[in-house]
Amino acid sequence: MHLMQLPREVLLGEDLVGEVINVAKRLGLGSKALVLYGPKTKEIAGKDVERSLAQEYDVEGVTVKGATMEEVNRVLNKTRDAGVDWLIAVGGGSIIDVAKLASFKAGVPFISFPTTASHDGIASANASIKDLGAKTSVKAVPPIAVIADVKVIKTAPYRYLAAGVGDMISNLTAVRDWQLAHRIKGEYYSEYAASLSLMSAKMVIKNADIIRLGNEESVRKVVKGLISCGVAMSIAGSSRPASGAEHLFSHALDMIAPKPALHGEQVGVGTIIMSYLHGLKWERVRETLKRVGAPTNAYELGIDPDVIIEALTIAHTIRPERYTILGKDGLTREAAEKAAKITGVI
Ligand SMILES: NC(=O)C1=CN([C@@H]2O[C@H](COP(=O)(O)OP(=O)(O)OC[C@H]3O[C@@H](n4cnc5c(N)ncnc54)[C@H](OP(=O)(O)O)[C@@H]3O)[C@@H](O)[C@H]2O)C=CC1
Ligand SMILES: O=C(CO)COP(=O)(O)O
Ligand SMILES: [Zn+2]
Repeated sequence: MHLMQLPREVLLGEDLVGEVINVAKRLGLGSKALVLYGPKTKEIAGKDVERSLAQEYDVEGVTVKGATMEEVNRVLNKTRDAGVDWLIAVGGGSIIDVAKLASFKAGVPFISFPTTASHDGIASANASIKDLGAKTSVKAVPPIAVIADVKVIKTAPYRYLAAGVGDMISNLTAVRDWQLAHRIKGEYYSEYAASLSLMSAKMVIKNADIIRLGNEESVRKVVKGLISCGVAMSIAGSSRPASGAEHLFSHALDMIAPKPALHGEQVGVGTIIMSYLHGLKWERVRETLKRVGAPTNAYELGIDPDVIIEALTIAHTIRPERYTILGKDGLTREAAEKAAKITGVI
């Protein structure tokens, strides 16, 4: 059996803080709610959501400090101890992922209220959590609803929107890796999920100039694409359609870089290199990232070229069960250096 779980409601519009109560009522959510936010997103929209909900719900807030198992367990204990009926995550990918995994473990629903359009975990069913070693996603549940307030998301620096483009354009190489694994390893492959995922990548290539404007239309375009990526992952039953070798490179950077860049920025640069390795038109990927103002090289990522090379050579070790263009043995230092130089990444 193949179970596909999807959000029941997706709201995209302006001034949606007050809509949270209506969504909760329509979905018949219980009386005790827990609002998760980060130190910054508490001020951006978290407190407003909490205040609005307090009119009709018994509500508590919790500040989450990153996507770690420690934070998931802290939220989980709070949820169980206080008899919380549902969660709402007001924040970036990290806060949403903590809510996603805690809600899955507690068996209660959660609402996703994104404050950035920088990642495709907004509506997905998997959570990327750091636990001891690398951070790769584990199965959880999708949000019962997504409430994407364009005005709130627009408060984020433009850089976040450009990162969202990076996370979507990565589907080009992620799907290629998936096809490779299907042919070489006989891995399950869903043509439907792959097509949906590729559609988001093609849409950002087509709409790069509109996205670059950084206005409300740009936010809407990026958010819709990111939600579609989440749906593609739910159909696939894993992050396969949206995460291949370019993501392994980003996960490696998260492990070894003194100051990693945004997830979407790193996977965007990874996509340039992996497109080159796949024999795809890597120049087109770089051109799109340039057009939207996303980083395309080590300097713009703020990461030392040596760290980039090191990440390329260890990327294949991070999730060995997920076959990619990097193969079983990964890239040699020479091959990594050559690929990064040819593509202008270093
Ligand atoms: N589960 C999935 O399918 C996927 C998960 N991911 C994960 O998502 C994470 C990346 O998400 P991303 O959103 O890029 O980064 P983070 O959630 O880590 O947020 C980065 C920073 O941005 C701040 N921030 C959030 N919203 C705003 C805003 N409106 N204005 C100003 N600052 C803001 C956060 O504040 P604060 O400190 O308050 O939190 C935080 O300091 C990674 O952990 C990645 O692995 C990515 C793709 C898919
Ligand atoms: O970031 C993701 C998809 O964009 C999730 O990827 P991982 O499964 O590699 O964590
Ligand atoms: Zn991603």
